Amino acid sequence: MDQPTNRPTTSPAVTTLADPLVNKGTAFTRDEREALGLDGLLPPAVETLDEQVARAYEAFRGYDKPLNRHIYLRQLQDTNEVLFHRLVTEHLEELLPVVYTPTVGEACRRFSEIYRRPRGLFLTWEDRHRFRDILRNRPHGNQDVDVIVVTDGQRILGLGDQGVGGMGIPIGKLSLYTAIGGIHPARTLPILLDVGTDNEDLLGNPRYLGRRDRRLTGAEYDEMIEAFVAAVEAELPGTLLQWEDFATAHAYPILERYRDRLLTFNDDIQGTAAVTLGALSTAADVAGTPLPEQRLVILGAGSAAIGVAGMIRTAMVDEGLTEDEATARFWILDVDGLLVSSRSGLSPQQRAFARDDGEVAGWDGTGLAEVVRRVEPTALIGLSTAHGAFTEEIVRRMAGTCERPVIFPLSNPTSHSEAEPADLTRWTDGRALIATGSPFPPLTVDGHRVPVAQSNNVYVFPAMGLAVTACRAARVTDRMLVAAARAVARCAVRAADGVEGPVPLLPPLSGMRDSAREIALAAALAAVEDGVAPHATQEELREAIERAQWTPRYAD
Ligand SMILES: NC(=O)C1=CN([C@@H]2O[C@H](COP(=O)(O)OP(=O)(O)OC[C@H]3O[C@@H](n4cnc5c(N)ncnc54)[C@H](OP(=O)(O)O)[C@@H]3O)[C@@H](O)[C@H]2O)C=CC1
Ligand SMILES: CC(=O)C(=O)O
Ligand SMILES: [Mg+2]
Repeated sequence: MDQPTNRPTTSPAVTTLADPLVNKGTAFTRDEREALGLDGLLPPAVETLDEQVARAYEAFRGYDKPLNRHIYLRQLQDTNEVLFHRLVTEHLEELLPVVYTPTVGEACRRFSEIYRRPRGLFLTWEDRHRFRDILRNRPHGNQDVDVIVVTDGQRILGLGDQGVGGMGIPIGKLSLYTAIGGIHPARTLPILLDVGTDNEDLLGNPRYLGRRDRRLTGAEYDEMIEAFVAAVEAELPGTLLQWEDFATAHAYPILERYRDRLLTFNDDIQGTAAVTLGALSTAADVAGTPLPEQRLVILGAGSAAIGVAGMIRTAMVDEGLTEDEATARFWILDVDGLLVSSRSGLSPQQRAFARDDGEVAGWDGTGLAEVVRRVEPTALIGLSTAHGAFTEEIVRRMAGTCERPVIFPLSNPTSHSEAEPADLTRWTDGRALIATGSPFPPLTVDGHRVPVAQSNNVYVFPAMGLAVTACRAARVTDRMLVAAARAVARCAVRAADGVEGPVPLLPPLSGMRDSAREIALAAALAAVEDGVAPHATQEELREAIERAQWTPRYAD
């Protein structure tokens, strides 16, 4: 008998079942089974999509460990995209922590061990002259792409360099572009730029699936990025290119280099900023301290923190402060303490927020505890990856000088959060206005069960994808992101209407698809006003957004 070969041996029917975009599994009707040659290849029962969702949900619940649930969902996604996205959409609040932070962090760390099937594209330095050809190899090469999420795996959540394992993040983010924003799954493309890794554990791990080399740096790294961008421009013009989880040293330069050249944004800098401004605006209203009067201490001075500070400063200027007055409302710290002018090695973006050295003369150091003691902040934001950095002493001190302290430990995943919401509530006698980066269980405040707002860029990026797809924007402008932030806050206020007890700082996750349309509309209007999208009225944009938001259901 002939030995098996590398040539495909499957029939067209099996190819249909193996294509997650057309496979309906047990939902193929009898007529479809006959027409497609599927008779006998499926169990006899014909299920509705709802029945499949119920069965898949039971199977999901049958796994105890979050990582196993994640693996199950990824397999479902690779088997039947409509079913996967319907399941995620219907159980968004419960599934978000599994598809996304914190479990996706674990999935990235263990990428090589749990690897099952390919998804997206892996681009390496050696292939840099062939990127355009490789883009044509994309799984749905006959489709245009609306959104690419790309990472080089160097700063995966707060977990550092995960090399090729970083691919879990673009895959996770794009599944939310679809489940929330309604971007058709065939028109999404996750990409991992494998520029090597400096993670010794990965380099020494025989199972590691990435390039077993140190990271490219300097001119070679820049050449790789330029080759990638040029290939995207040539092969997929008009696609939204989202940069994700790049180390800060690369994140800002890349954004600055390309933001005026193509449709692109950095989610960690700009998406995070927009959702945080949204949550802070709601918190400022609740606290009765208008945004321009807030005094903000930010722990962390990486791309996320500086992006957040920049956008809040812009909003303060919109609300009447001068640029200098607004800048003076921020105290930003990194691992070496407060950013002050005399420090060397600060980036231009960090330097813009550095305090005068004279201010700290006589201080007992510039660590967080001392800064909080001296500044008496009204808002404390963590984007530092430093687990537990908001200690009881620091939080109690802050609560001693501020009636409604705004405290946002935003680092991901959960294991890197600067504080636990339950502790913050206890240490402030329930007065803290809290938002976290990863999900936490609800709190009990004054006898009310209060969900913990998740100030995560997931409130923004799916809506941004929907906006630019619907309004055909050519660029992502800062005003589009600020408009998105304002819309996030408006959605929160609307959702709070009639809610008993403490006001939620962000709209409920369960209503994210609806919120995404509102946020997208605000961003699309700003795109038109900024002249980066064709003229359209508000009503036309609203209709375009409704049309563009794909709902997971089977084609007839
Ligand atoms: N909620 C959300 O939507 C988002 C959350 N994040 C989270 O924010 C965190 C930071 O991201 P990003 O800015 O890109 O990462 P970076 O690594 O670029 O920044 C981390 C910053 O925190 C500082 N830092 C590290 N340890 C400490 C410490 N013990 N005390 C004070 N400062 C410290 C670092 O200082 P130094 O440079 O001197 O080491 C650096 O300035 C991550 O955990 C990420 O998951 C990011 C994007 C979105
Ligand atoms: C949420 C996100 O983008 C991050 O933590 O990096
Ligand atoms: Mg990120």
